[in-house]
Amino acid sequence: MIDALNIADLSVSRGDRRLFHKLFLDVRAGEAVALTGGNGAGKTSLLRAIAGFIRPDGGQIDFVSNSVRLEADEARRQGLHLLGHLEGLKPARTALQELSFQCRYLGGNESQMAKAIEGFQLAPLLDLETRRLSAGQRRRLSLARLVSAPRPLWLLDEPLAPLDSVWRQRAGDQMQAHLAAGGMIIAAVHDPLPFAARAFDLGGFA
Ligand SMILES: Nc1ncnc2c1ncn2[C@@H]1O[C@H](COP(=O)(O)OP(=O)(O)OP(=O)(O)O)[C@@H](O)[C@H]1O
Repeated sequence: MIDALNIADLSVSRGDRRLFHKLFLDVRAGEAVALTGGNGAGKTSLLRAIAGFIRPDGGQIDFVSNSVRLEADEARRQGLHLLGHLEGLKPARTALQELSFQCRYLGGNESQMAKAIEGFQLAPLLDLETRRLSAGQRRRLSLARLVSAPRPLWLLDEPLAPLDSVWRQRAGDQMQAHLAAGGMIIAAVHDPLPFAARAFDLGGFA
């Protein structure tokens, strides 16, 4: 189980543009990082680099357990969730089909799925095809997938953006529960998170 993420000397480019250079960021079990920066600063790119979808120009991204560096591909396969803007919900699946498929695929079990349904109050939505859900309901379903198949590191791209004020707080409570259980969160945000998080700014404001 990953209990620390150590990023050192990281450089990432997209196209011809160097987004950041010599970036250092350490996250430990129980910690949340609020990743800020202007549009195009590279927040999504950093999350995708940590998840292994973008190859950095240089530097290290180390996943650690009990002070031992893990094999990165394996750590990524079993130890993290990446929730992006595109939630990857299949439009013709019902919310229940989507949640149970993801739960099974990602290694969750029945009781974790029940906890996710309760935590995000999805019971009234379970029979609806995901294409019929509102943006906020879709996001609740997407966040529930994280709870249904627990993994220590959550990489979240503007996770609360489509949620109303009540659901921002409730989703924040779920994230806090994840931290209290020893999880880690790095969330790209434009607005403050509703719980304590260390700010890490990529700059880039015009
Ligand atoms: N596949 C790609 N090819 C070339 N450039 C890309 C690619 N993906 C992203 N970029 C560029 O990389 C830069 C950083 O994008 P990124 O999505 O990481 O920013 P961001 O900080 O998440 O922005 P926002 O706050 O607008 O979501 C942008 O200038 C973007 O145009």
